[in-house]
Amino acid sequence: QWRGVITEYADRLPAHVAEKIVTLAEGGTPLVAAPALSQRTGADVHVKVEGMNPTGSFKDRGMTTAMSAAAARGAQAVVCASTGNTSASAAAYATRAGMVCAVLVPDGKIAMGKLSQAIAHGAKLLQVDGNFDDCLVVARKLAEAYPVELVNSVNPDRIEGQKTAAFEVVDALGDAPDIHALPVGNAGNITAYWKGYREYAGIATSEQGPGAAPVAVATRTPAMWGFQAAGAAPIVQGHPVDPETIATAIRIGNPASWTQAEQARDDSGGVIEAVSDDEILAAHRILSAEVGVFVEPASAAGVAGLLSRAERGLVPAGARVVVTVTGHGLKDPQWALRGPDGADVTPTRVGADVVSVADALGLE
Ligand SMILES: Cc1ncc(COP(=O)(O)O)c(/C=C/C(=O)C(=O)O)c1O
Repeated sequence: QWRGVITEYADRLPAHVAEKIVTLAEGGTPLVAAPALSQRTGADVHVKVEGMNPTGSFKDRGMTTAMSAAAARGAQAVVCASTGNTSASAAAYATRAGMVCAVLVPDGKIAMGKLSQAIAHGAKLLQVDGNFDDCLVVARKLAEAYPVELVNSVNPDRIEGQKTAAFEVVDALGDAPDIHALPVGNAGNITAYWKGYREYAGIATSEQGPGAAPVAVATRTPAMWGFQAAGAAPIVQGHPVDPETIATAIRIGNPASWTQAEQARDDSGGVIEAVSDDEILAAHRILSAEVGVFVEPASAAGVAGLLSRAERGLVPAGARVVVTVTGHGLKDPQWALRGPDGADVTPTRVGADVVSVADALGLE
């Protein structure tokens, strides 16, 4: 039985997150081969399916560590700004910890599935008149001025928990891949993966302290390929932007982990590029229709970027590639009901008799 990332990787996490473990047995998610993507790119592609976490996104990895640390400090209340998945996760883990959870979300820009999760878990949900970046500024000020702990990915305990995904990839493959692709919004996840890959390759990261080189499992580290939505690509453009994309999870104009993301890109010999909403939706459909994995649009940004680079001849033949898909499709199911031409897909209606059904299925 998988016991959650704090227990499974205790020797690679700071001691203070293990004093009072708050867990929903997060982590241990599938790493599935994706032949359809391998054929399209000429590489050997696996997909890390993070929608299979307890609240349906990768955020649970960082929430178990952040909430456990808060519980150990005797916190009674937590706050987060969120485009949706962080709030869903914070609400669930706060429930486990018996804490009050305040969430600040951009007014009208949160997917229904995530909204219902935060409400279901009893979070105090405030729709802020502004975008995610405005919500994060307010959440940080709230945590400074009041007895409320901030659980956004500016909290280093979030990064500690999220780095375990890199450990799982190496444990599953036997070594690090050549390339790791993923979406980039607030840039906590690309930061966390790069930290995890370095530590698993025996490289001490700043938080380890001098000389405390971790035990190596991997023989190498991958190139990190991060992808932003074209309408929300501050790192690509080199300045904050007023974000606009249908991929509301990554509709972020001023990422909190901006410099760390650039460090991951540069130190790993990787890239951070932009993909259009159309490319994101096309990748979203390929994942559903050809790989069998249902994700919310933002989750497909890494696949969109990989396909785009393959079209430009930038994916080395036979390269071992892992792409993280970050959130389950049920978070934002409306997109699956919209065909490639943008028209809504309506289910066929038939009479309750076998002849009508056989006819509708073209078996007649
Ligand atoms: C499905 C999905 N895919 C990718 C990202 C980007 O990860 P980061 O680059 O670490 O921010 C998010 C982020 C969501 C929030 O930031 C939030 O929930 O507040 C996401 O939900």
